[in-house]
Amino acid sequence: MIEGNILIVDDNKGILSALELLLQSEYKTITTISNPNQITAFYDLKNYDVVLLDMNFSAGVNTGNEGFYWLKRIKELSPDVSVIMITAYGDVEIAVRALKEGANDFVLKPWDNNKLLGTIQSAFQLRQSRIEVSHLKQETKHLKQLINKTQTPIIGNSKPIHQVLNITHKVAKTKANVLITGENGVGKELIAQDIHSGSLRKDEILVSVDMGAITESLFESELFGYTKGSFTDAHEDRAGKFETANGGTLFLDEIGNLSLSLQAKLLAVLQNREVFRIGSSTPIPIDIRLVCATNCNLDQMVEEGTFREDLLYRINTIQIEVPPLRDRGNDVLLLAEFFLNSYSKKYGKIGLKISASAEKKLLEHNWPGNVRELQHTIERSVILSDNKTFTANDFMFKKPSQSFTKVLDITIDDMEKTMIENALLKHENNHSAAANQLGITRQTLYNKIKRYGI
Ligand SMILES: Nc1ncnc2c1ncn2[C@@H]1O[C@H](COP(=O)(O)OP(=O)(O)OP(=O)(O)O)[C@@H](O)[C@H]1O
Repeated sequence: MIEGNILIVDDNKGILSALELLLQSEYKTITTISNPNQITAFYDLKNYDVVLLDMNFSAGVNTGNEGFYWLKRIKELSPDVSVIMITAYGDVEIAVRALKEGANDFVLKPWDNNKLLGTIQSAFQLRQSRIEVSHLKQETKHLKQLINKTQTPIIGNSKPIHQVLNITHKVAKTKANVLITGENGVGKELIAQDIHSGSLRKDEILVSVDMGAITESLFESELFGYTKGSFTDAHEDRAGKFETANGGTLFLDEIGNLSLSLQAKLLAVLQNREVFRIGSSTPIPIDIRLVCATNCNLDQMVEEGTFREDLLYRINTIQIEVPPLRDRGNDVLLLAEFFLNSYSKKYGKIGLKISASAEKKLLEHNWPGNVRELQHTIERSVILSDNKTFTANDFMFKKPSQSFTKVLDITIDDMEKTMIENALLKHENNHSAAANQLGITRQTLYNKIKRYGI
C-alpha cells in the first residue's frame, strides 16, 4: 500500500465508485467528490498527491472549459499537486492544452485499469520529486544564509580603513572584477566577504579557493570538477569550485602564487565563461563574480614575466589596497578590544581589560603580521595571563630567533617555525624573498605559514 492521498472529482457517482474501488487497495487515502465547488473548501488540498479531475460537470456541456477552470484553481491552491484530466470527450487539441496548463496527464474514458494505475503512479512519483526538490531548495537557502551570516564585522574607524570601505561599498553593487591587495593578515578575505554581502548576489554562495594551497595536479579537479571514472580516485561525479560558485562570487586568494601554466588555464575559463569537468566534453556555462586577492606586487611580476598581463587585466577592473595595521592608528585598540571580547567569551574569562601601559605597547608595535598577528597575540594573552587587567607584560610579541643551541626542549617543527619567522622578519614579510632564502618554493612556504599559524 502506497502512503499516498488521491482525490477524485467527477459528477458521475458510478465513475467515482469504480475509481475508488480500483485505487483503494493501492493508495492509503482515496477521497471522492462529485461537485467541483467543494475543491476550494478543501483546507488540506496541499496534502493530496494526485487529483483525478473530470473535465465536464454541467449537463450537455462538453467543451472541457470547466475542467480547465478547476485545473487552474487547483494549481493556484497547491502548485505541487499532480493533476490527471479525465474525460469522455477528448481530442489531441484538448490534451495538449491540458498539459500546457499544468496537467500531468490526460486520460480518456473508458480507461484501461492497468494503464490508469501506471499513469497515477508516475504522477505520484513526480509529486514526490517536486516535494524533495522544494525541501532541498529550502535547505540550500537556509545553508546559504548560515554561511553568509558567519562573517566577522570589519572593525576600524581610521581614515585609511574608511577609504577602503568606501570603495568596497561602491564596487560591491557592480559586476566589476575586484583585485584586493595588501600584506598578509590585513583582512583581504574579510573585504572580499564584504563585497559579496553588499552585492546583488548576496543570497547566493561565496566560494573561497586558496590558490597558495592548491597543487598543480589538484588545480583542475578542484576548480573544474570531474566525472566518475575519469581518474583512479574519481568514484563519483563532482562539481568544481567554479560550478559551485555559479550565480554567486568566487574568491581566489593568493592569486600571485599560481604558476604560469595554471594562469593560462584560469584565463581560458574567464574568457570563455565555461568549464569542462575532467573526463567530459560538455561545456558548463558559468556566471560568477570574481574577486581575487594577493600580497604580491602583480605589476612587478608582470614585468618579471612571472604573471600574465592579460590575466591581470581580467582580474583587476578595480583594485583595492588594504593598508597595513601599523598605518591605522587607534584601530589597533579597537581591534584589540574586539578580539579580547570574543576570546574572553570563548575561554570563559569574562571581564578582562587592557591597561593604559598595555595599550601603549600595542600602539608602539609595528605588527608585521597585521590583524592576524594582533588576533593571535590577544588570544595567547587571554589563555596564558592570570590578570583581569592586562599589563604590558601580558602581551608577548613573537620575537623570532633565539640561538637553538641554548634551547634544550626544541622539536624540529619548532626549529622550522622559528627559521620561517626569522626569514619573514628579515624580508619584511616578502614571501618570495623569504622562500628564496630558505631554499623552498613560495607555495611550500605558504603551506608552512598556514600550518604553524604564523
Ligand atoms: N578589520 C577587521 N576587523 C575584524 N577582524 C579582522 C579585520 N581585519 C582582519 N581581521 C581578522 O584577521 C584575520 C586575518 O584576516 P584575513 O584572513 O581576511 O586576512 P588576509 O589579508 O586575507 O590574510 P592572507 O594574506 O594571509 O590571506 C581573520 O581572522 C580576520 O577575521
